[in-house]
Amino acid sequence: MRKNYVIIVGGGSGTRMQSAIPKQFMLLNGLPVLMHTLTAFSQSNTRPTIILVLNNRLKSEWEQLCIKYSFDVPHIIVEGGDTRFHSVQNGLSHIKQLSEPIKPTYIAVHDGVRPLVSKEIIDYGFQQIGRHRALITAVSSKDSVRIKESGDTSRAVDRSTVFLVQTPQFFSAEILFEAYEQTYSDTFTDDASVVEKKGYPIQILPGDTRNIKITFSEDLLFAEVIMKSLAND
Ligand SMILES: Nc1ccn([C@@H]2O[C@H](COP(=O)(O)OP(=O)(O)OP(=O)(O)O)[C@@H](O)[C@H]2O)c(=O)n1
Ligand SMILES: C[C@](O)(CO)[C@H](O)COP(=O)(O)O
Repeated sequence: MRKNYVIIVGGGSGTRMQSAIPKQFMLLNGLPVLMHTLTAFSQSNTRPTIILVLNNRLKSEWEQLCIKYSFDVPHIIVEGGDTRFHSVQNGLSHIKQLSEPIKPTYIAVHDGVRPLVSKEIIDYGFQQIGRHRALITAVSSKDSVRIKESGDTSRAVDRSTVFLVQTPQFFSAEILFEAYEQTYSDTFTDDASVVEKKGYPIQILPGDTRNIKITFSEDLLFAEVIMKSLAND
């Protein structure tokens, strides 16, 4: 018997998108981005308990959208924080409070604005996390890679040693709880960087180049095209 959760972070303000509508609520193929994301987890075989982190000011708008789109995927809403780190921290505090003392417990953390995550990646990550305690999904660079050096110069690096990190990221609950007790640092760009700071090694699972993060307005167009191609697969 094990317990699985996913914390879906949707507490950001989408400054790079520069849109009046929060990007997590923008329509992708006729449905708000976040609904695609929650649906992917609810349709996985693992079906983790979904904790959705949202800013309080967006909560009632989200509830209206759920009614409008007859969206009935079960989820628990938790208040967002000032940064992604603080939003995840709030999600973890909620899980701690819920805790049924079930062990082992596994927690995935996923960006609400990665709506194209596949059921296969979700299930594979939850399956593999039983053997490793910190697992992330990542893809290789299809471009050549260079590191900036001091001054105007740069240096080529072997791209097989570099990965572009995605979510979901999967963890044993106890190490994620411990890691998120640390004081915030702006080097914490994802959950792996928080857990790594505590000294835990991070394993990499193959991600999917189609699992893009909606960051800029053109990403919604790319996502529409990817969705169409996935539907034709
Ligand atoms: N305080 C924050 C900041 C970010 N996020 C979430 O973390 C994910 C990845 O962040 P990003 O793409 O950077 O989203 P925003 O912070 O909304 O965008 P921007 O950086 O352009 O403002 C998003 O699902 C976002 O909602 C969050 O839950 N709480
Ligand atoms: C967590 C993440 O999506 C992994 O690639 C990424 O680090 C989020 O970065 P952002 O600057 O908050 O968009």
